[in-house]
Amino acid sequence: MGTQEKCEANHPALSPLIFLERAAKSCGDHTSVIYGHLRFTWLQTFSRCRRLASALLYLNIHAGDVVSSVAPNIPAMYEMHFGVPMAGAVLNTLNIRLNAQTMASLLKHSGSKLVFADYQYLPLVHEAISRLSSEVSKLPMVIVIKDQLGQDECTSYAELDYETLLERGNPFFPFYIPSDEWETISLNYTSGTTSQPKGVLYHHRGAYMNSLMHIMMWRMKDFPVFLWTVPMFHCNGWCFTWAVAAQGGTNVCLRNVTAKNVFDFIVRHKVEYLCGAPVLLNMLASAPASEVKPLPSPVHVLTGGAPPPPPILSRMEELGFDITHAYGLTETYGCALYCKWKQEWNNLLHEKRSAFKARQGIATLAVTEAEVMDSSTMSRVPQDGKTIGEVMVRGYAVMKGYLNNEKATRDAFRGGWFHTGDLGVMHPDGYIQLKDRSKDIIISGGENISSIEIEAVLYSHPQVLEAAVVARPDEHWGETPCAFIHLTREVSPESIIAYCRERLPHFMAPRSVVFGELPKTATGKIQKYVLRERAKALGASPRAAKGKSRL
Ligand SMILES: Nc1ncnc2c1ncn2[C@@H]1O[C@H](COP(=O)(O)OP(=O)(O)OP(=O)(O)O)[C@@H](O)[C@H]1O
Repeated sequence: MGTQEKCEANHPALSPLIFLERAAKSCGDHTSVIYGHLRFTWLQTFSRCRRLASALLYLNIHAGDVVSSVAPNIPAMYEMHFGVPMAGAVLNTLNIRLNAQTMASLLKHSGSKLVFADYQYLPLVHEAISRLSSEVSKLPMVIVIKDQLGQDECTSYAELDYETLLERGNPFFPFYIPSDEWETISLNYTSGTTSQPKGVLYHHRGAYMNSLMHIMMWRMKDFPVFLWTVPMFHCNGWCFTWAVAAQGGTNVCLRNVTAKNVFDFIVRHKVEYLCGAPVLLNMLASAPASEVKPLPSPVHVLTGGAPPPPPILSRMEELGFDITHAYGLTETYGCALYCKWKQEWNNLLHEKRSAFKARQGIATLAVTEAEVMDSSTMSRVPQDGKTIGEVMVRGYAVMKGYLNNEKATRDAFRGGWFHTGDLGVMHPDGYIQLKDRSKDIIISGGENISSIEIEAVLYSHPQVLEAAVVARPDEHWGETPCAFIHLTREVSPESIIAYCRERLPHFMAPRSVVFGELPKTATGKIQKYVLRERAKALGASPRAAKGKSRL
């Protein structure tokens, strides 16, 4: 075969930055971004991102520097996904719902040099930076993003603003493309559901692969109209920031995600695609009739981030949404598994279809392997849909590692697999189903009880808006399930328990029920560790009356 060598002609670095230039060339006049009355074309977005990249160099931001943003889904936030890495810098999108203390510690941990702050979140950023002032020698510079719709024109800011910065930039800037696809494109912090958020480093290659994966696995058409309901700050909008550009699509930006806004925008902009955690689905499925609008054409919804209860999937399908379920972590660029739909499931009854759809699925095209393994022996569990093991993946869209945390990185990659910390089973058809996070599984009398299965039953109760089940210490069984429920209308705890006992093996039904609103993380996930503390504070549930069996 002779000797062949990798060269620029046959082996350029994979990077999603090329999607933008391509969109500008192939569909430059097509609408790239919509926000209120604002409209941009792909040519304009390309030139604005080049301006941003060149202006960053002017501000002394260089290759490898971290640039943070604190902003909702607005055009500037979209542009940063290209403009910041086009300067060779690393984009760090921070969750807008963090408190000032956590934000300060993440800014410190990331070594951020500059923060783009949306005007609404500027006070939060100021507070975070003031907390940082005693801890770091050089504080990050702040650039304010004024309301791009011009509603805050009267307010004056001490900081330089985003649009003025762009005006100083060069629209023809010869932007940076990495020579090595392993270079870092972004830094994303995990949601902090189980512990302190960890800083996850993404490479250009993974971002490129996962973007193309979504287009293929979700069968995104050319020029898709995509509504931004998933936060761009979460895993770079699950990589759709880059994927929409690859398809020359239209990004419909939305500052406040409410059911009314989502239905209005779907109708107004003929939205075809949107993503979100089950909490978004729940919001749409339980919206008052006055806010719900009939869908003008099919709307494809990709959901993930937490287990979607089958009853919510059913309700969404009744409204006409076409739901695809995916699973993943910040460490896997968002999605690592897709519940790839099989034609033969179309003919099943609604309930059965939703049960299939609630399974997490098979490896995406950007993940080479996904398995359920015994983490102590690193052997695969039997494909029986029953034996529980840890979900592990390896592939192109797995993080580089955690920032400044070699131990956690080594732990996460031990044995040549990425350990997700989630427990699941492998079904005979090769589909993975999650049972719990390893920290959430309830062990009662030596048996594993999946809180996800109990929650699925609770969500089918007509008066349950949200539910989460955690372990409560038990004098006899060690732990028993305790359900925390947010109701739509008053019902008794006994009737909830009876409802579960009719649908689950007796030992799986909750022994205790607590009503009230559920605590959530900044990404909208239910904070089970808070509920576990509350369940613990209830004290050990007393021994059941003598002679009462669990079965
Ligand atoms: N489709 C899904 N079904 C069930 N659980 C899911 C699904 N998608 C994601 N998850 C859960 O979300 C987790 C990944 O969440 P993310 O990366 O946002 O941070 P986190 O794990 O919640 O936070 P931290 O790692 O800081 O505790 C997965 O490990 C899994 O437990």
